[in-house]
Amino acid sequence: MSLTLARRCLVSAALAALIAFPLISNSLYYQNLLILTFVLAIGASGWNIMGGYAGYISLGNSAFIGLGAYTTGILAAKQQLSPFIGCLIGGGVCAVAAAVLSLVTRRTRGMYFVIVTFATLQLLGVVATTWSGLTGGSQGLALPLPTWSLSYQTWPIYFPLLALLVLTVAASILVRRSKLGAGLFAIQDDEDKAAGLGLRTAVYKMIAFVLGGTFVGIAGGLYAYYVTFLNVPAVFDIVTSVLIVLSTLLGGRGTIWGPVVGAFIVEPLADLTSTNLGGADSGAIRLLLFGGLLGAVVLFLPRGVLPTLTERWRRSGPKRSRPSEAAGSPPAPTGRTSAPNSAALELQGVSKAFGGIQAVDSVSLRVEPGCITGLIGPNGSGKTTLFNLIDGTVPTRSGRISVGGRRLDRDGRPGRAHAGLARTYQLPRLFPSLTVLENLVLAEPALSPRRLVLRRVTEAERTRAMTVLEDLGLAEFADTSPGELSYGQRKLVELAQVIWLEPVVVLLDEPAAGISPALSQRLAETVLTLRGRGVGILLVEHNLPFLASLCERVYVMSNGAVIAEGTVAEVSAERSVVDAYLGDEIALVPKEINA
Ligand SMILES: Nc1ncnc2c1ncn2[C@@H]1O[C@H](COP(=O)(O)OP(=O)(O)OP(=O)(O)O)[C@@H](O)[C@H]1O
Repeated sequence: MSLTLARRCLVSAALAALIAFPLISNSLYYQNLLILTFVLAIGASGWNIMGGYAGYISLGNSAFIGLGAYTTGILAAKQQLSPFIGCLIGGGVCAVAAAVLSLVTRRTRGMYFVIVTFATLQLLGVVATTWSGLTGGSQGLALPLPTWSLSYQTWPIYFPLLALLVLTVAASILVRRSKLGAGLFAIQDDEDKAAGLGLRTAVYKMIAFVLGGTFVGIAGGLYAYYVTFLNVPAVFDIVTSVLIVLSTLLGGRGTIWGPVVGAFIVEPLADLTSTNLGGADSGAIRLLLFGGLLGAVVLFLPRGVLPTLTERWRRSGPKRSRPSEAAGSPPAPTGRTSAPNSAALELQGVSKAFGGIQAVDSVSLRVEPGCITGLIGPNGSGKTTLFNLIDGTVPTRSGRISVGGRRLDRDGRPGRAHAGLARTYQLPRLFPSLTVLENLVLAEPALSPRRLVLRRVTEAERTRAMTVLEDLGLAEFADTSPGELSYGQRKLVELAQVIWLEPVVVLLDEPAAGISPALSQRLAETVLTLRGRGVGILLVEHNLPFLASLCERVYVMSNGAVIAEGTVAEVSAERSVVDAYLGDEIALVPKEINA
């Protein structure tokens, strides 16, 4: 039986059992346990969209349970609004709160993000306690008691929560399979690179945060009606946040079913401790217990239960062989060009200092459309910093940068990519969570919110991308992970991303370094083809014969400044270039490229 079929059978059987359970069992204890498990599973699945897909670990997600619960509770207690409508409003409040939080934290990553989200949880707890006129403060808030018959006491909460869990998982599946999901995984792998490929990463993160927060908020509202009494320490509880994270990590972060499986393991444990641990210190002991368990999972089961089991299942199946490096022909045509009479790239007086080091000193240069321009200089002369200034990795304080006649030194990285700027790196930076094909089509040549809901790779994209990959000799790797490719092949995939962006100008940072002669030849052919289509290319390369064979003009940098420019023959004859970089023994002699 295939893994997918086995998974479908298991999920259908589990869902049928959960639907049937309250109808055939009178055990209120187990129904209660399942209700709490559903809330935790929704919390974990919601958290997983931001924490598992995008890699932003939050310790404040129980704040959404609290916000949803208090919104529902206040509307029910003070406005006599049905909690079933109130919980939807609670979900809306959480969506707004999540949007605000993602705006506030849009430049916050890693540990700082954890701290900010934890602080938000604490802050909301303090506000809820202090605003006693609305929330009941430390006295708590009582909701109207349910009016339905005792014979089906839990059903009106049980079934909506189960339906909400199904909806949350369905949303996780849709997100994971969409371009939005691919973008979130790319953000987890390398957020800067994703932005350089044109992804508005802040928008991706906001959607993920809002989606997760909304489902958790609705669950919080239903939970409030279930317990009918809210008090701040129980609702805005850090232990709940820890349980949410623990469930996701234990089941498998970034997977669809991991958070649900994790919740079904963790909630019974949590129930056991809350039944057996009493006294004033029980909260602290539970925090220690689950915090310790969280640490143990991170250390000893870092991928979680589901991915570990899936991997074992896969390994027991037939193995795939690793294909060899094949030759290819030129890439598909690019669509964009520079404005008439404009340079593909123009820099005027661009400077950058790091403390006392003047890394780039008032550099001005031009790259014409359909022209390969070299940029050489000794190590530390400022070439990479200049690239970082051009693509916006490092902010520009002085000077002017234009691409295709459009000034863009005040634009963010996605805006520069949309203007036609593309770049490769000294060490190729691909997204290991995505396949080679997904790496390629992730690049966004233009701003298009509609594309977020499309499948990761549409049929039209697959057809076009396969042509690009075939031309680079990479077609057979389309569905493999970039981690399975050689170093040179990864450089070619990065070049394929560049082609996909349909650039006006391309910055190539040491493309030939460390790759085989065969791949180097293919790379050179691809660069020549791009040039033939009117793309301007700025090439940094220490392999001087390779550079000399491709470049019409060369700029030479030393100590952050341009010390010479001209044709290859002109700059190699300049004394300052010989002194600063070439030395007397080396001349810029072109090597032969069979274009
Ligand atoms: N983030 C940074 N903080 C401080 N100094 C930096 C930073 N980035 C670069 N530098 C300094 O700026 C100068 C230029 O470095 P850069 O990496 O741009 O040179 P390069 O010409 O690309 O060198 P290489 O050929 O070795 O890649 C160096 O002195 C470097 O130490």
